Amino acid sequence: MCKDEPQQIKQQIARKLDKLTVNCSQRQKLFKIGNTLISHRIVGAQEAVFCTTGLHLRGSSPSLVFINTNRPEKRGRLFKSNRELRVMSTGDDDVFNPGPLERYQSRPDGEPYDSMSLAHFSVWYNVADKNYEPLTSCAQPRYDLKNGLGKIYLRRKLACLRLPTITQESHGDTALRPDDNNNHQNLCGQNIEQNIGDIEDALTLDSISRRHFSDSEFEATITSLNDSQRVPYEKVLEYSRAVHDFQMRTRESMPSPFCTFITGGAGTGKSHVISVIKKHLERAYIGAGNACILMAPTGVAAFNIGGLTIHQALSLSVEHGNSTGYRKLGAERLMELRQSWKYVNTIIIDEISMVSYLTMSFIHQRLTEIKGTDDSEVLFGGLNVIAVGHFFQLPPVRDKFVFQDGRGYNPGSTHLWRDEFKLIELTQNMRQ
Ligand SMILES: Nc1ncnc2c1ncn2[C@@H]1O[C@H](COP(=O)(O)OP(=O)(O)OP(=O)(O)O)[C@@H](O)[C@H]1O
Repeated sequence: MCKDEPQQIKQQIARKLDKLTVNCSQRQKLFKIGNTLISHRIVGAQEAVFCTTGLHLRGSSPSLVFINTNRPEKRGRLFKSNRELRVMSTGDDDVFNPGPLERYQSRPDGEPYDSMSLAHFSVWYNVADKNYEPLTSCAQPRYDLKNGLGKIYLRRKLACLRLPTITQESHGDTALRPDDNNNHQNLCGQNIEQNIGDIEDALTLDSISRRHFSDSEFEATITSLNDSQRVPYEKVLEYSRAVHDFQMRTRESMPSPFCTFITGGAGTGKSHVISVIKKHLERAYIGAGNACILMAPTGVAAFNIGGLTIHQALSLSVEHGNSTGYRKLGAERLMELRQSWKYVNTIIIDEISMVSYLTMSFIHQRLTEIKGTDDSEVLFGGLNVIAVGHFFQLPPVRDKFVFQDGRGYNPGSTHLWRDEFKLIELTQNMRQ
């Protein structure tokens, strides 16, 4: 017993003990007490998660947004800081900090904001730091809230929405729902016309590029890509564009992840394309962390592309040719990796010829663990995988090539390489 228990539990325990025979053992009594506690104790969702998995909800990868959908008279609010209160002018009685409801009311005019529900706004938009000064023109755009409430920006990953428990007492007969525009009049004291029209999809690949990647050096690099090099770049660009459309609600679902194999002879620009894609993803998803992780099977190969070894990046144990079998992560390490992989949507594996099927299956299993996806339904934790290399180069140490039948795990009988990876070949030797 680690916290105050509700009064009824004591009464329940007393009742259960009364029913026991007089000469029953201490062990039986303790058993009854334990059983009553387990079946009657109220445990919150967070506590239950912590007790069963050891994961602190506070440290989980999705951010949490709480919207108080109680009736106005039942909503608690936070006061402004002392410093802010002291500099307030006489007659100004706005002593509370703005919360999600106030920010929602002050969201910018026009689409997509006009037709956006409170829930959508809260899980997709975050408050920008007041002191934030963009260092480059390609930084994540900030949008001004009205009434001087600061700025917001689009999150790279949806936040988790928490609402108060809806009871008859707090809500009466009508429960307020932040995902339904009809109820906004009740919730925010504001009526929002439901005029969700089709937002014109006027964005072209180039306009997205310009919006996020105005850096002239980067644009020059893109222009210099030859025809075959543009194919993998545009594949990634198309994905970024679809994510953007989903965030802007001009697309219904997130795009499906892809697995691509970029190959080509020496000097065709494989490393060059890797660096362009990496730069693109860094610019498209500027925020708290990496969108793209570069990795390679050996330390030297990893160093050459400025990445990590596969084993370092995914905390896998090194096999040295003898399979150690797949080892699951402990709760603490899993939590750390979930934090550091929070924003990653693409992995690039260079020197794929040296990666065995066994390692490939370990990558799939580890990403599944990190992203918490269904092992047989979603491959590689739902991330895009770009494999780069040439099979005329070195094979894996004491193992077969990844496309051959080797040891390893086939999720849902899918061959992780043969069934999934689509080939893109670079054809022009760029080495002068
Ligand atoms: N589009 C391009 N514009 C200008 N230079 C390029 C372009 N693509 C590649 N290069 C240059 O060509 C050379 C070879 O490219 P890179 O090293 O990327 O090829 P690679 O396929 O990785 O070669 P290897 O397999 O031998 O490692 C590099 O000097 C690179 O800077």
